[in-house]
Amino acid sequence: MNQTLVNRYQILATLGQGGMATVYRARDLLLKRDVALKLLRPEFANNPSLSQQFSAEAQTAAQLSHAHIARIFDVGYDPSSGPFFVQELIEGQSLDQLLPVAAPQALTWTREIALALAAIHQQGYVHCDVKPQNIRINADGHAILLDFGIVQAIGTINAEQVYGTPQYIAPERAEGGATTEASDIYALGIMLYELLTGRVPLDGDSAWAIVQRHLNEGVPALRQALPGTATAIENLIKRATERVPSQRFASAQAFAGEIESIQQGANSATIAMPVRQRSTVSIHNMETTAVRVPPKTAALVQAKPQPTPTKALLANPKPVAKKQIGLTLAALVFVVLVAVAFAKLSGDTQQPGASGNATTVAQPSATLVPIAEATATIVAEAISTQAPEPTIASQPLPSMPNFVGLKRGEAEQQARQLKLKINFIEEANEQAKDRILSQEPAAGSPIAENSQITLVIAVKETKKPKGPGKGNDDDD
Ligand SMILES: Nc1ncnc2c1ncn2[C@@H]1O[C@H](COP(=O)(O)OP(=O)(O)OP(=O)(O)O)[C@@H](O)[C@H]1O
Repeated sequence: MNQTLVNRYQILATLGQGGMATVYRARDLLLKRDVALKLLRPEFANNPSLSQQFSAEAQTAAQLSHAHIARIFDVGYDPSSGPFFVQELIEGQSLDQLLPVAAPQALTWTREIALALAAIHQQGYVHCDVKPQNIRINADGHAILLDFGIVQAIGTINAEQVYGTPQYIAPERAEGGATTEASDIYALGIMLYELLTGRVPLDGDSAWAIVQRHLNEGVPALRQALPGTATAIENLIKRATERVPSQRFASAQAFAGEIESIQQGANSATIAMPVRQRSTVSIHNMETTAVRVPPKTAALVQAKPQPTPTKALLANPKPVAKKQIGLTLAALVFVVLVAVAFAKLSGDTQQPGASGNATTVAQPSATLVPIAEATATIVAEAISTQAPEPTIASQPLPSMPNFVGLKRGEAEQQARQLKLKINFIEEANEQAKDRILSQEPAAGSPIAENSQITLVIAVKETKKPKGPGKGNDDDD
């Protein structure tokens, strides 16, 4: 693609595709810097309600100024391409591509996002879609929060439907209660669990099933997934994901403060924990999608995927394929528009033939459509006629864990569990001594038994070059 919007932003490459927009790397020809340009997908450009929703995202994000929130530089409309906004380009990786991560790193990134949320809450908003897929780790290793597409004002009551991602949605939101800061705190607690274990605590075969688990089961203790877990971290997640909002941290700032005190009080032994490998993740293929449920019914139904990508997008495959299979849990979850009448359910809202009780609700014949279409009936209908029924990823591939940041012993232990042979390459780096600096194949790559992995490990000083391609080490 070679196109310049409003004679200023030259499109350089596609960074990714969301439900409503495509994000490009672009060159700001005026200020001579690269930026991220988010362009409403052409099929939605003539839809006033979606265009409005899109510019609302930019306007909300523009009000927020924080070290851990991507900055908005410009908003515009290009006659041939449609509405767009320009954002700070966050080089680096999406957080969902880095899972699982070692505890000290997971705490640091969670704290940074807690601070970003505190800033959002201070402005009177709730983010409503905190998840690794919406966070990027910049070149300096800091977490930056993105995607303000479904931000709501604090206290919003969604009478009929709720936007969110089922794996992270707080029970009170699913029940139609007011959306408050506590809902973001809950999602962040889920995210911390996921960072540490490589998988979300509550998953299922449908949005409906997942939300039901959040409502009825509660988040399981971290220790069940990670035996030997530090009590302080287990308690942190427990507190953030309490079923009753008032029992969670009183604010995102308090959540951040608690993390900080764990970090300050703990030596690395206290917070070092085994990291679960991702091969056990059992998830189904859910992309950014929305559930639309008729008012006064209380259920979630079968998902339909996003519209068939345009030719240009096929050149840049859908997020799941692009981001390495098995690597990106969050790329596989989907944003849902959840029915919120759970709490209000009574006989008249139950579907005929349902064997529902207070917590078991029939699944009505509502439609799931991409999030953008949730507000655009015509588009939604067009899509529902094109889109095939959802497929469930039948065989999650075992995938390579992230070894970066682990100590040699931890890496060896994980590799043993996965029957991986390690080839260590030493690199002089006294500061990071005994930690893994990089790995090949990358985290998330599919692995087979007895595969080999090359780990670059920091040592005080290299003795003699080892491993392929290291004949002449030029350490930096
Ligand atoms: N400022 C940015 N800098 C670098 N990459 C970005 C930036 N904003 C978004 N991206 C990347 O572009 C891709 C699409 O982002 P976007 O927020 O539109 O979609 P999404 O979060 O996948 O979907 P949705 O908005 O439907 O939830 C993601 O991979 C995201 O990491």
